[in-house]
Amino acid sequence: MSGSRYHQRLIISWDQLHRDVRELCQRLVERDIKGIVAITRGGLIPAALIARELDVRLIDTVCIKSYERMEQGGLEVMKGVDHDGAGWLLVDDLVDTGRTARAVRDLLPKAHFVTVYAKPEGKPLVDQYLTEVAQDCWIQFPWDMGVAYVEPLIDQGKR
Ligand SMILES: O=P(O)(O)OC[C@H]1O[C@H](OP(=O)(O)OP(=O)(O)O)[C@H](O)[C@@H]1O
Ligand SMILES: O=c1[nH]c(=O)c2nc[nH]c2[nH]1
Ligand SMILES: [Mg+2]
Repeated sequence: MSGSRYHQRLIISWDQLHRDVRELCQRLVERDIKGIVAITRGGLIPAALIARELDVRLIDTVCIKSYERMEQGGLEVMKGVDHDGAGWLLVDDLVDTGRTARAVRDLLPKAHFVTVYAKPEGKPLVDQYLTEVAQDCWIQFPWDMGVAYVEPLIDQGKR
C-alpha cells in the first residue's frame, strides 16, 4: 500500500460478507423487485446471495472494467442493458470514489442501487448501503485472499 491513497486495510471474510449481505437484505425484503443487475465482477457475489434471500430469479449484468489491482484506470463499459432500471435492484460490492457508480447510474437511472460497503466520496451515489468504511481503507474481499499456514511464534525466531 506504500505510495497509494490507501493507508488501512479491512479484511472481510466469507462469513462476514454473508452476514453483511443478509443484513442488507432485511432492508430490501419489502421491495417489489423485477430483477437484479449485478455490476461485474465484485457485484456478482452479493447479487447471488441477495437473489437467494429475496427469491429473485432474473439476473442480468453490467460489465465494467476499471481497477487493475489498487490502481484505477480508464473505465470501460463492456456490456450494458436495454432498459432504464425501473423496478430493478442494481448491486455492487462497494462504492469507493463513485466513478463506477456514476457510470452505471447513467445507464440505469431508475434502478434502486445498493452496495454492501460504501466510502464517503461514493456513498451519495447509492440509494442504500450497509457499512461505511473510511476513504483511505482498502477493503480486502475474501475472493482475493486464501487460507495460509502460519508458523508458530516459537519457530519464527521471535525468542
Ligand atoms: O467507486 P469506484 O472508485 O469506482 O470503485 C468501486 C468499484 O471498484 C471495484 O470494482 P473493480 O473496478 O475493481 O472491478 P471488479 O469488480 O471486476 O473487481 C468495486 O467492485 C466497484 O465496482
Ligand atoms: O477489493 C477492493 N477493495 C476496495 O477497497 C476497492 N476500492 C475500489 N475498488 C476496490 N476493490
Ligand atoms: Mg467492481
